[in-house]
Amino acid sequence: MRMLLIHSDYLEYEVKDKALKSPEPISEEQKKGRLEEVLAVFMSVEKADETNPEEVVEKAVAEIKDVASQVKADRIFVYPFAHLSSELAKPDVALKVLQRIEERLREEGFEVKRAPFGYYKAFRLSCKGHPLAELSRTIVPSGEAVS
Ligand SMILES: Nc1ncnc2c1ncn2[C@@H]1O[C@H](CO)[C@@H](NC(=O)[C@@H](N)CO)[C@H]1O
Repeated sequence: MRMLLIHSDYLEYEVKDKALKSPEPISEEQKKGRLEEVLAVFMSVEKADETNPEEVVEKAVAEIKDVASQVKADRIFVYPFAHLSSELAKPDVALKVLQRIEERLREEGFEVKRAPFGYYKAFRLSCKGHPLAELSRTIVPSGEAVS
């Protein structure tokens, strides 16, 4: 799993076209979204994560919690982003991992939005620009080498 974490004044998206044959079904309301004062987390779920998705979920949640506490963010935007890795997991596994991360972050008390999975989306982001505003993390299941 590759994550790019951007502490932002806001992140907003608008769904444009399908990027998969069968993208995640979404309501009219989910076609646009915006959160202010948010830690935006762009995530590519990777092939190696398929060996132990639940472990990757827990490690990702721990990393996100750690960064959120450092930048004092209590809102998280989970953003499916297939551009951080050349070894992507299958879409059905990736969606389940991202949905579970969303659920676990809510359980941890964060306000969470997740951008729709399987679409091309326009987005606007306002990065705060402080020293911890742009971070990346790589997460691998135990026993896997980081490539
Ligand atoms: N392994 C994976 N990890 C994260 N997201 C993944 C994925 N496999 C598929 N997706 C989703 O399907 C769209 C097309 O790849 C992806 N769309 C995007 O990444 C948009 N930024 C438009 O390019 C994403 O929603």
